[in-house]
Amino acid sequence: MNLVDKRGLGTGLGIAVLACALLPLVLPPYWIYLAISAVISAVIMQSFGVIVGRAGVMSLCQMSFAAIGAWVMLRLNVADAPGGFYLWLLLGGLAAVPVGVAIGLPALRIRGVNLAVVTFGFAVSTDIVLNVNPFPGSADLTMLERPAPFDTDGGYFVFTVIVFTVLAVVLGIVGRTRLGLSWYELRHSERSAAAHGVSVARSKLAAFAISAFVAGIGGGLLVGQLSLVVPQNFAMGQSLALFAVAIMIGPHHPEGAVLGGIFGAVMATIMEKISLPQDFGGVLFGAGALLALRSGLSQTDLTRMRKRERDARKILKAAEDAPAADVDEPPLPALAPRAAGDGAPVLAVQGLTVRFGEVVALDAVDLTVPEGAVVGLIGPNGAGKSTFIAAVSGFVAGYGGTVELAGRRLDGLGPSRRAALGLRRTFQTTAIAPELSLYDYLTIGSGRRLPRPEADELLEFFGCPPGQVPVSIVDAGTRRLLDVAAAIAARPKVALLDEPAAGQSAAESLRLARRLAAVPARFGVSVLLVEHDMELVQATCEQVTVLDFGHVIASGPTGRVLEDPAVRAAYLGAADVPAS
Ligand SMILES: Nc1ncnc2c1ncn2[C@@H]1O[C@H](COP(=O)(O)OP(=O)(O)OP(=O)(O)O)[C@@H](O)[C@H]1O
Repeated sequence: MNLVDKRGLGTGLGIAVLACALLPLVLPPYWIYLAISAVISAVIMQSFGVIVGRAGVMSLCQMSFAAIGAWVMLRLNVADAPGGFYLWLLLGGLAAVPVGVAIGLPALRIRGVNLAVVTFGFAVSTDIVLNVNPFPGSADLTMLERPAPFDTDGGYFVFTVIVFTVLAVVLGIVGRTRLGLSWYELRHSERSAAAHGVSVARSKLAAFAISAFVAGIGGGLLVGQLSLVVPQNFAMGQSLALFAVAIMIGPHHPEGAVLGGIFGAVMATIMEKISLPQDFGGVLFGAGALLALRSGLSQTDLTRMRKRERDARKILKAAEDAPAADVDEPPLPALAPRAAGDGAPVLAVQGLTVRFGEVVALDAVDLTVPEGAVVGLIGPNGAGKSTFIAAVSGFVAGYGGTVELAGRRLDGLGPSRRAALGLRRTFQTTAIAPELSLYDYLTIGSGRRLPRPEADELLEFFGCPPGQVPVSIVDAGTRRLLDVAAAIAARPKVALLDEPAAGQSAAESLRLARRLAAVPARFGVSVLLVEHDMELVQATCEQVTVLDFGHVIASGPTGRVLEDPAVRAAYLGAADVPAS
């Protein structure tokens, strides 16, 4: 499992070693002090990187977590607790974790601006508490002493760089795990994350916990720099300014955290040197944050994505230029209808009823998917097909009827639990994080890092570009296919596919039909296919159910159902249904 970008890691470590060796020697003392501030800001930026940059959660209270780290460090210093500086630093970070989780709990129900208000409220409360209760040691000026060999300013700079680097490596590794990749997915679409079996609650709380820990470490480092801190060091205005920098720059990448740290720490000095008002820096950050919010991507995301896109275009060009290999097109299987009892039902839905206020979207719908089959669900717009998929996959709370997967009742379970039990779905509109590569997306979808040959085979099977290609340069039709590949990659018992052929040309649709028909035999996955493309349905599904206004109006072998005059005339429009 390759969890680390080795070239990036080598460059980063090289720069860190060079900075540690040279800067303390060449910089005057004031600039060393500023350099320490910049690295500590960069550490705090890393905490923004986890919660804001990766998980996309509007947290405005990271400096409050830093204050907790600082408070614990000073309290242990005053108590002359055993363990010393390094252990106290770690304990300060750990002390911020439960608070981070507590602040994260509302994030399970609210998001966006409302969540920003909650976190801002916490930042304000922390401000008030700190102003009333000074930091331990302030009254009698009990200073914290730095440990040797990091007791000089130059030495302490080296120590902060080491801490930053260790955090960058660990966060980089976490970022490549399924948890880290799931944060990207949360940022773009919580429902997609849930459909991939990601526990949205656990993933968000983990992001809050880790970001609080990192911020707590940042607060502890600040105590080491200043020996004693005051509430103004953690004022809520600081959280706001750093939040704006984080949105603008993207501190979830190490270079973004470093840049953000430098901006955060030395902007005031730079403004003073070029004779501009101090607030001008804040205005610049705010404007940059607004631009980044509009595009949805930070500066480092954009820079990295452009590079990946350039590399990907070269790969695509090379693939185009290569002599066409013989494509192993599976023939369309003859779709003989199964005899009753052939293929035990793997998905059994009975009496499914969904109401949206006065609208009865589904009324006592029965549908069965036999093991090893591709079953169609068709009907005109608004018939209830997507609602059926949503209810079966756990996205509709409070439906009537029962849903059973391989004999197990799923009613009452949430979408991620159903996904984990082997029921995957795709969406009509995909919301895949554009900064991910196709390989990354398969990792999220399958819940494991697929061996390269397996991932390559899946992508090729569904007609997707090579796995290194970023999602950002993939068109909408191909994103749907990628979504299907990710669902199948998990090897679920049943995949519910919502209009996978939308956006495909007629030839691509036919190719997809061959692929889908081969899915049960090749991957051991039974399929329920919602489609408007009747040729695809005819070519793929042995059984089909027709819905209209939430009612089943026909069900049975595809050929027979599509020939049903009532189905042709009333619901499909005779012109849409090719004569068989
Ligand atoms: N969240 C919702 N709130 C209220 N009504 C809804 C909601 N979702 C769906 N509906 C209604 O339920 C009915 C079924 O909609 P659904 O999207 O399931 O149809 P569909 O067959 O998937 O249509 P299409 O082929 O256009 O995707 C429609 O009348 C729709 O307006």
